[in-house]
Amino acid sequence: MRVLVTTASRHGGTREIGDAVAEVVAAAGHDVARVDPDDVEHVDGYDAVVLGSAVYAGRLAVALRDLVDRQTEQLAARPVYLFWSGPVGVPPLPASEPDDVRTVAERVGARDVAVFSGRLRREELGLAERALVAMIHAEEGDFRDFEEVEEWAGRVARDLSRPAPSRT
Ligand SMILES: Cc1cc2nc3c(=O)[nH]c(=O)nc-3n(C[C@H](O)[C@H](O)[C@H](O)COP(=O)(O)O)c2cc1C
Repeated sequence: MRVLVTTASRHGGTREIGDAVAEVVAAAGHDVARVDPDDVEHVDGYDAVVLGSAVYAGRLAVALRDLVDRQTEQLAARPVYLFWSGPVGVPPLPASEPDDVRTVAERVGARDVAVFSGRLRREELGLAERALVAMIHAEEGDFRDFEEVEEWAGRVARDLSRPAPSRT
């Protein structure tokens, strides 16, 4: 299957999660394309799509939401898997889900939704971002668990390899 893996990421942490997902799906024999959400004009050329996004201030990244707005029907017409990455620290906080993740998942009919812990490097943040991060008491560090990511990606790849149900 031709699979698009597209990830919205300001500081690269979520992009690297997307790279890990893409690697696993490609190793399972699928033809994987990595394209930034802003550069995805349409998804017609793909059999399935993995959408990934970092979370900022309780919402999925704008680039991901814009892509879903532009391509809602086309996304809903093919298998879509959604992951988001944001919570930092041990235990990962905030524990609450982004406000819009359920809506986005429903709009595209996501087959599965996963959350992965994120990475926060204060030196990469602008002033406004630093203030926001201080407000939510987010802990600095890399809390991404690539084993967990690869397990999920393996499940996605297997799901895509399953024969389509016959229409009788
Ligand atoms: C300004 C700012 C706001 C954030 N707000 C949230 C939030 O509301 N919920 C959350 O789970 N993570 C939040 N995070 C944590 C990020 O989602 C996390 O650091 C993520 O790994 C960043 O991904 P990126 O490197 O792809 O930008 C925030 C980070 C920043 C910089």
